[in-house]
Amino acid sequence: MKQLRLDPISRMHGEVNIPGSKSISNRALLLATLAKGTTELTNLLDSDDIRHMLAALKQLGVQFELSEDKSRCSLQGLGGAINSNKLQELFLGNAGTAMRPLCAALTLGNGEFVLMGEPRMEERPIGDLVDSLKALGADIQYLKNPGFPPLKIKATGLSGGDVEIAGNLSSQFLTALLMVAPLAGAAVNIKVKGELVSKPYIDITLALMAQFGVKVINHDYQRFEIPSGQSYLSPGKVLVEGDASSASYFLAAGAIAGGEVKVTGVGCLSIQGDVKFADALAAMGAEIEWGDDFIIARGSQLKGIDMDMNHIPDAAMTIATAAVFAKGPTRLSNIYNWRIKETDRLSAMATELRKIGAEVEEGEDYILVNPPLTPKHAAIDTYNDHRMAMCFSLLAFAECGVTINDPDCTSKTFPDYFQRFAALAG
Ligand SMILES: O=C(O)C1=C[C@@H](OP(=O)(O)O)[C@@H](O)[C@H](O)C1
Ligand SMILES: C=C(OP(=O)(O)O)C(=O)O
Repeated sequence: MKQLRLDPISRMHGEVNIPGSKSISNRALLLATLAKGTTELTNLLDSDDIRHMLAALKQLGVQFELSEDKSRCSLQGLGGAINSNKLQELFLGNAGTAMRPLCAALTLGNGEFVLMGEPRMEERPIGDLVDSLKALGADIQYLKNPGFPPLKIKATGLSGGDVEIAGNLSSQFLTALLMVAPLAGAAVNIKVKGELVSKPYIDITLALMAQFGVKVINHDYQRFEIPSGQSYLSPGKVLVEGDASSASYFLAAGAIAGGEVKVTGVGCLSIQGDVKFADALAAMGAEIEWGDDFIIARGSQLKGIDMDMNHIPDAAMTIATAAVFAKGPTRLSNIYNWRIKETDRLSAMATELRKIGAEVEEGEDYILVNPPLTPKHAAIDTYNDHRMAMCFSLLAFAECGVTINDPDCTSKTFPDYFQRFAALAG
């Protein structure tokens, strides 16, 4: 296994232009496919999750051209559902933003589709989405374990009507249902059951749907009405914002070891909820400056916080490792769904923080981090989870440095993360 030793870094300073948002890239690619007209996407992310979406679309016959650096894509929309006259077996890695939305989208047309993924994808639930799609007439079978991929879809189109969707495990189920609803046979009324987690991701979905010309009436995230007779129309150009979750590591670096670190490509005009990470850092005492499309973090002594992190589950992981450099304990709550992501992130985070000497309490849906007096060097296991690798890079600001096992797992969303991180050091 490859290991990356990060020697102690005493100061971070400079500017980094953050690669495109994973969440926006994969939504925009799918909506561009369903839309009428050609869409020119710029600042598209080039990472595993997007490669899986693009490979699936290509296999399904969608025509697109990528620039050499893969950041620009010109995609010819189908002007409606995806059809296939032969069985299509699609491999989607561990990309939730490909698996869940494609599962819904492929029920819209005609054809047979198998959706499969990495072993971890087979442990990530999809049953709540499948139940809702079945209630709208979809034929979906589980090929291994009920409630989990791999799946087989026999598509003949979706009817409309009233449908419920569980909100308590993943917002991606609601996102997937919303994106297909305009192309169902009749108006769709969605009722969200239970607490809706990761709510700001629904705003990304609604913003993209609006950009592609579709109307959704949002009744306070509890009910959504999607009128019938709508279709997606390409807006022509889509600029993908920088990824706010990816920005979190650099902002935390600035807060812990700035100097100042400026991230560009995301700012206060962003449609991504994860920009609120900067507010959490500010609550820890960091000095934050906002621009329309940039955020600056300057170094200061951080203090521990006690915060509900349900709205920013991905960036919240960065707070867990930044907490090592804060005075006093940090408690991050309402994050049960860390357990069903790339790995069980509550367990992984607790295990690895203990290795560097933190005292950690792992609850069913919270984590409490007591920073060590002096962090110890450790080889951090990353569990094939890009965010574990990126979060623990912050331990380079401890006098002992850190070793990251399997650093290349950042390829899920940020293939050249460690080069970009090193470029700001010193
Ligand atoms: O819709 C999206 O783009 C995402 C939603 C979130 O997942 P959950 O809704 O499962 O929390 C987030 O963790 C994931 O990285 C991306
Ligand atoms: C949870 C994540 O990914 P996914 O889109 O596969 O759910 C993530 O990127 O942190």
